[in-house]
Amino acid sequence: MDIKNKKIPEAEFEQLRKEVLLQWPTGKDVNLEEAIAYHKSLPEHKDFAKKLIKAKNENRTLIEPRAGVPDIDEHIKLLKYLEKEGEADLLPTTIDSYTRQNRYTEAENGINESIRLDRAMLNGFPAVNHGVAGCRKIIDSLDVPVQVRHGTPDARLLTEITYAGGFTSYEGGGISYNLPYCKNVPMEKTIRDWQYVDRLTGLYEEMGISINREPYGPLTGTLVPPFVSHAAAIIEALLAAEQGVKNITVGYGQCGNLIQDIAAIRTLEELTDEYLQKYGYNDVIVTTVLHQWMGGFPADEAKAFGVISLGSTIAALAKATKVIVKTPHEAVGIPTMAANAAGLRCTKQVVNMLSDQQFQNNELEVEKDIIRKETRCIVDKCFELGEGDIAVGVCRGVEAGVLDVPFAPCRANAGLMLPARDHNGAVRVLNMGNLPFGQELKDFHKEKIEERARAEKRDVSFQMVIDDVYAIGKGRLVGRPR
Ligand SMILES: CCC[C@H]1O[C@@H](n2cnc3c(N)ncnc32)[C@H](O)[C@@H]1O
Repeated sequence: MDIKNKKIPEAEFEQLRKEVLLQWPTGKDVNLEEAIAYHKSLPEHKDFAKKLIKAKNENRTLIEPRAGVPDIDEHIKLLKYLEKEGEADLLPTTIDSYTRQNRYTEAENGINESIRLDRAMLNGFPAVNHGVAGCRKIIDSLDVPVQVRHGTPDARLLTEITYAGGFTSYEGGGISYNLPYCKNVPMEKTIRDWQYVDRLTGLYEEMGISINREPYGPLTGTLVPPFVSHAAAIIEALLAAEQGVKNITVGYGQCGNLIQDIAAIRTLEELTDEYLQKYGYNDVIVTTVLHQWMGGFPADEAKAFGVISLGSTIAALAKATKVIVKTPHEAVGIPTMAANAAGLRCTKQVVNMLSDQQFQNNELEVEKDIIRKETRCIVDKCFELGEGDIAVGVCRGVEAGVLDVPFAPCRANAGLMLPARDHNGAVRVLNMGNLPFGQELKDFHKEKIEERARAEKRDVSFQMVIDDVYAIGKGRLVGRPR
C-alpha cells in the first residue's frame, strides 16, 4: 500500500466513508450534517477542546480517569459518580477489547451476556454496537466533556459513531495504536486508517466542531525513553494536522525520575509546536497529558496511592494540561467505582497543593536539552528516510530501527534499542541498536549507565534491563542487584 502525507481528497474520502459505514448495522445511523447540528446544540461546558484550551491558558492541570462498562445505564451511573465523587474534570469512555479488534459480533454477545448475568462481561463500552443513539444518551446525561479512550488499530467506524454520538475527544494514532497494540498489522495500514480518522476530524472542524485528538503517549509503557514517545507523538501530530486537525493533546507516560519526567512534558509541548510551525501548521493548539505510572503496580492500596501521588506530583510540577489517573486497584484489574474515584481525589489533592508552585533548576534544563537533541535526531531522520514525506518516513524509520519502541509486540518494530535506568532512575539507552545518534549523545548515555554500574559494583549488562522491568513490583524504581 503506498501512502503519502497528503489530505485525503473529498471524493476519495466519501467513497471510503460509504464502505466504513457498512461494516456494522449501526453505521447506517451516521449522518454527518445531522451530527454537526447535534454537536452545535451541545452547551459549551461539554466541549473537550475548549476545556483543554482554558486549562492551558490558566496553567491548570485537569484530571481524567479511565472508565468503561458494557451497559449504557451502568456506564452513565459510573461516569456521573466519577464526576461527582471523583471530582473528574474530564471523563472517558474506555472501549472494550472486542470492539478494539472490530469484533462486533462478540461485543454484541458480550452485551447480551452482561444483561443475562447482570454483570459486566466486557472490559469496556461497546460503542459501535450501542450506536449513535446509545452514545448520545451518555453525552446528554453528563455535565463534563467526554473522550473516547481505546486501543484500536482500525478505528474508522468507531470514530464515525462516537463523533456522531457527541464525543468531543478521541485517543489514538497510526503509530501509537500499532506498535504497542499489534503484531502483524503493517504500519502503512494503520497510518492510512488513522489518516481517515483525522480527515473526519478535519471535516468536523471545517463544519465548526473542534474535536480534540490525543495520540497515545505511553506506547508500551515499559522503559520508553522520552525521545521515543516524543518522536511518535510529534509525527502523529503532523499527520493529524495535514488532515485538518486543529486541537491536539500530546502525551507521555511517567517513567519515574522526577527531573526527566518534568523535562519530558515541558519539551513535548515545545517540540510539537516547533515541528508543527516548521511544516506550516500554524493554527494547531497543542496541550499535554501525563499518564500516571503505566508499569506494574503494588497490590497494597496504600503503596498504590503512593505511586498515584508521585504521578500527580509530576503532572502538576510539569504543568501538564491533563493527567490520566490510575487507581488503587491497578494491580488487580478494572477498578470499582469507589476505587476509581479515590484515585481521582488523591490526584486532585496533590495537583491542588502544587498548583501555586514552580519547579525550575539547572539539572532540569540539562535534561530538557538532551531530550530536544534526541527527539530532533529521530524525527529529522524519519523525514530524511521519507524524502520529505513523514508518512513514508515513519514507516521506513520503524523498519530501520530509527523509531524503535522498547518491548513492542509489532513485528515491524526493530526491537534492537535497549533501555535501562541510570543511577538516579532516569531511562537511558544501554544498547543503541540503529538509533542515528551522534557521538555526543552516545557518550552521554554510555557514561550515565557506566556510572550506575560502578555504583552497583557490576558490569553494564542486559541484566540491568531485566532488573529494571521487575523493580517496581519490588517497590523500587531502579533494579538494583540483589
Ligand atoms: C493502556 C491503558 C491501560 C489502563 O487502562 C485501564 N483500563 C482498561 N480498561 C478499563 C476500564 N474499563 N475501566 C477502567 N480502567 C480501565 C487499566 O486498568 C490500565 O490502567
